[in-house]
Amino acid sequence: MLRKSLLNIGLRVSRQQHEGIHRVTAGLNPGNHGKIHRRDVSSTPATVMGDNVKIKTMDELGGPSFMTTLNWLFLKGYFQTTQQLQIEHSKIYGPLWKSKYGPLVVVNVASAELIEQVLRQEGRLPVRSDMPHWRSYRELRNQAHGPLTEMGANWQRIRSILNPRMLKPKHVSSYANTINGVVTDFIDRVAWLRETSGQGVMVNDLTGELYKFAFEGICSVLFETRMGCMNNVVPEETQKFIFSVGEMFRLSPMIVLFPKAVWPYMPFWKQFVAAWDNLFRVAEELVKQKMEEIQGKVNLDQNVEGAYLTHLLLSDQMTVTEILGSITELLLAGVDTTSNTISWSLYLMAQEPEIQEQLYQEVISVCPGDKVPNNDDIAQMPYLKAIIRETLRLYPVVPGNARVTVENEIVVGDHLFPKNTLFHLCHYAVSYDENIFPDPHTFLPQRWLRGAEEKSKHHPFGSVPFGFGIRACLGRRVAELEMYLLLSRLIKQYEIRPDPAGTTVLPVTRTLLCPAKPINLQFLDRRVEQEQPRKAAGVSL
Ligand code: HEM
Repeated sequence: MLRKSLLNIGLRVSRQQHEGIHRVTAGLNPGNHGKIHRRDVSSTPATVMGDNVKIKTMDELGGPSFMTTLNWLFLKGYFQTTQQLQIEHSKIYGPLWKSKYGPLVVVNVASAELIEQVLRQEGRLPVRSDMPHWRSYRELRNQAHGPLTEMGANWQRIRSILNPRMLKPKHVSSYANTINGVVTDFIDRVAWLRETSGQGVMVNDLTGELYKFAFEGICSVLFETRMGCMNNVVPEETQKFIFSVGEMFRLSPMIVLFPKAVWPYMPFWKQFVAAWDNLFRVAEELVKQKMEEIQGKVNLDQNVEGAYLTHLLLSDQMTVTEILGSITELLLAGVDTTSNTISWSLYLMAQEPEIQEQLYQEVISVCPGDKVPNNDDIAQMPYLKAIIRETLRLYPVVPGNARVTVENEIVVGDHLFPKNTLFHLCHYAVSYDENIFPDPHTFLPQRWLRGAEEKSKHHPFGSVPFGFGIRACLGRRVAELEMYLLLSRLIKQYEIRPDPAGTTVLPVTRTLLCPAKPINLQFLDRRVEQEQPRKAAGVSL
């Protein structure tokens, strides 16, 4: 078995070394930090090091006890900033350490090389984590799993059905017009917010506003229906869904701290179940409406065609319960992710007028006058893409991802891990590794531009915001399209400036990385305010 796992990662091991369990990894030495690139692990034959390096077991791996972890989380106050805890613990324990999180034993991985090793050995049917709390809800209510929570062959089947219309460029580009309609509504809402509650210039709680944009965006793609999320009066169902996504993510890390047997007695669990009930209920209502719409057309002998959900319902590849499980998960994955990322990118650009100006120049050179950017235009905006890339490095919406090695025991660094080890991939810590990203705390979109000297140094696993391999983000292409279209049009119309109150907003982790408090920014209409700077009451420009 050991031999099998070594061969899996392309290692050459002599019989003597194997039998003596003496070996070391193929260029997998954590000391090589920042220098090994993709091909080193996958295709270059291994360098077998001397007998003096001994493979270690998982038991020999160091790390904090559960009590120490609790101390960090609750006495030192890192429960809400576990992204920062990745950095603190990697300083103490190095790039690989073991910790206990309630009943879970977790192996933390905080270097690009070691993350690469884990991901390249994820197997044919990768498992992110078994997500016992998310899965328990589905068992409790007899609901189906979607792509986020399903595992094994059924996960593969679901992905093979959902992938084409979410990831194939030809399908994704067909959503551009729909999404542009949602962007238009958001821009109108910005104008309305400035006038009604922003003293003519401010947009307060931008992230809250962007949740509505993201929900409307993903609904418009999945259901081809507009929800009216950006109307002056936001529909109650929309607000409930958005609130429940936030609640579910907020409560998740608390629940898994406790053994499953006590969940039914915890108030958190009841709130968690209530949040999932809301998510499934709203999704069910939307699926039902679509089914009725299709039935109505069939009754009238009309042609039934449509994009995402219509296709799923008509193609007969999934049961309605399965469709509901998948649609619910797509909706919830599509709200906080894009909205937090757009919020951070605007927050960062507000502080960097030169970067913002460079983006503005790029956008107006590709889309002069009133031209609205479309898919082809976006392809000509490398700086726009670099801004999103750099935003996701500084604020990776999934600050820590996971993998469970369900197929084999694997070697990572100089340790051998048994089957079913849960690895926590500390992407946030690696994003700030100065060996990979010099000047890591600075917002430097140019480091992602082709030909930039900086770029050539990046380890390919230094920043992997959408994950890796066949289990990577299903919504990536749609998310990127939403973010590019919105950001390009916002910057074309508005100059963004910081909150005059000088508020600094830090990130917190509630499963996802979110702003700890509302982001408020000034939106100056370029067509008006740049010619006649206006001084709104109490707001200094
Ligand atoms: C900025 C936007 C987004 C980011 C950074 C992001 C990031 C991620 C990451 C890191 C994963 C885990 C991948 C892995 O384990 O390798 C993931 C999974 C997933 N994402 Fe996204 N995501 C974003 C937007 C979206 C959107 C808009 C949707 C829905 C349309 C979506 C749907 C999903 C789903 C369904 C999965 C689970 C895939 C699976 O397990 O097979 N994501 N995302």
